[in-house]
Amino acid sequence: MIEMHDLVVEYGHRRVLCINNVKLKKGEIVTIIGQNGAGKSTLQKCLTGLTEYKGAILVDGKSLKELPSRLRAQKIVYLPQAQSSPVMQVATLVSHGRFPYLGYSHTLREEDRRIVEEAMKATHVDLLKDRFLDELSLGERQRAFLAMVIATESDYLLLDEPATYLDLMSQHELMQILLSLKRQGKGIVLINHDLPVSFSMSDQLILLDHGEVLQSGTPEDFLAHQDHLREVFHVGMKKIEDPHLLYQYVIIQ
Ligand SMILES: Nc1ncnc2c1ncn2[C@@H]1O[C@H](COP(=O)(O)OP(=O)(O)OP(=O)(O)O)[C@@H](O)[C@H]1O
Repeated sequence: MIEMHDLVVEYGHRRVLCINNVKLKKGEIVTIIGQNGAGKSTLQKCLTGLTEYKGAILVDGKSLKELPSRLRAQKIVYLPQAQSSPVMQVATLVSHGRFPYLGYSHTLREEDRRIVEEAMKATHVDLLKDRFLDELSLGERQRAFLAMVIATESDYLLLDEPATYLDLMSQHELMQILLSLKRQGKGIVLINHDLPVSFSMSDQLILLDHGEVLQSGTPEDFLAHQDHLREVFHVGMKKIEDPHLLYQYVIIQ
């Protein structure tokens, strides 16, 4: 479990995140929702140690700040919203996901090669494995980065708008992959602006507003208490029980 206690992030004198008590469990998908600038990415960056913070973050009972970097990388992987595109082939990028488990020479073992191949198959970049990243479409590149994330086999996956650039079918496939990783016991922390997808996929939602948790709970909790949702997004949500619908939740006026 990841626990955050009295977490505060300030840029200069500006406080952008102030969170009292949030828990993220393994085997759950938690989606952080909120307007632009609400502090969603800052929250994820704190969990990777990329941002200075006050307060405590515990990962499986141990302080994040005291975890050796290699162990931290085995536990938590972070895919930011926009990645630079290093000049390398897809297979090389995906193999970087195994670095936290390898010695300084970064020589892949048989087992690592198998994991890399499987990760590439899962996101359908196996046929692109010899292509260079800067020659790929944005969606193909995003799928390559997702394969790298999967190859880490980390306990917690922090993904900032991972469906960006993906076509409709690839978005749906990504959600199925995330559900399957959750069933394997991974803790998944998403940022997603698509409310119907977020409500349909998530075990828990965290609504951030001006850096503070305005509401948290299950999608059903949010459905039952929609005041904050309406305050922030000026819309409500409705659940429709129809097996033909891809996502059971829809936005209403
Ligand atoms: N490096 C930085 N220096 C100063 N202010 C920053 C920095 N990074 C983020 N901020 C500010 O912190 C606040 C929260 O930013 P953050 O990126 O966490 O928002 P977000 O909820 O992820 O937004 P979006 O949905 O637009 O991605 C914003 O007001 C932003 O301008």
